[in-house]
Amino acid sequence: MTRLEQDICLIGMPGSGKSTIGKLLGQRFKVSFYDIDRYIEKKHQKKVSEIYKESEENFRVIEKIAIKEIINLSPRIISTGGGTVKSDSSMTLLKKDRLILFINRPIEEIKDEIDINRPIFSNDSTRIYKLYEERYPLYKRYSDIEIINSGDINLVIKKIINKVNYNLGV
Ligand SMILES: Nc1ncnc2c1ncn2[C@@H]1O[C@H](COP(=O)(O)OP(=O)(O)OP(=O)(O)O)[C@@H](O)[C@H]1O
Ligand SMILES: O=C(O)C1=C[C@@H](O)[C@@H](O)[C@H](O)C1
Ligand SMILES: [Mg+2]
Repeated sequence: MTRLEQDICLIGMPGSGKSTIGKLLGQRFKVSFYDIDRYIEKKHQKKVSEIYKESEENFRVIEKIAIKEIINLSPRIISTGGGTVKSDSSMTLLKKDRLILFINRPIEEIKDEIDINRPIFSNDSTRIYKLYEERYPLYKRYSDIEIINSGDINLVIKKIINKVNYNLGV
């Protein structure tokens, strides 16, 4: 695949590699890439963790508005926040005309790197297992393809391209 045949949206747990992979895919195909969390931070001049800490409900509203705005910019690749799948209406917007990739990174690997002081983990390193259990069905429900993100990131990118091609019958 020398060009990206289908627009892509990445979903998955916090720290699973959505932003890293989105950026690399954008560079590989020379296409536009938007990260929803970064877009929100730029727009509101505030860390998403701060907005989230004030009120998750309000954060999901802000997130949905950001998704609408990002979609209007027609990016080819979008990476979501870890909890975007909690909003069915946000996912409906993202699923339209986009292939949804579930970036599934082993929790042990996420745990080794992630900042557990994030409000979502409430300073509890075991909370991530519970979160994975709660969200796994949502990641499965909304995704078209699941990608295991473990090991060399360049090989993971190759795996993604092969799977996307296969899915499209290219
Ligand atoms: N296959 C991999 N090998 C090594 N490090 C990886 C791999 N995938 C992701 N990482 C690292 O894991 C960390 C989290 O990745 P990233 O920020 O892309 O995740 P995310 O899903 O966007 O998380 P967030 O919830 O913060 O938005 C980064 O430091 C990234 O370099
Ligand atoms: O998992 C979550 O619910 C979140 C993950 C982050 O990417 C941010 O979108 C925000 O902090 C919420
Ligand atoms: Mg990210």
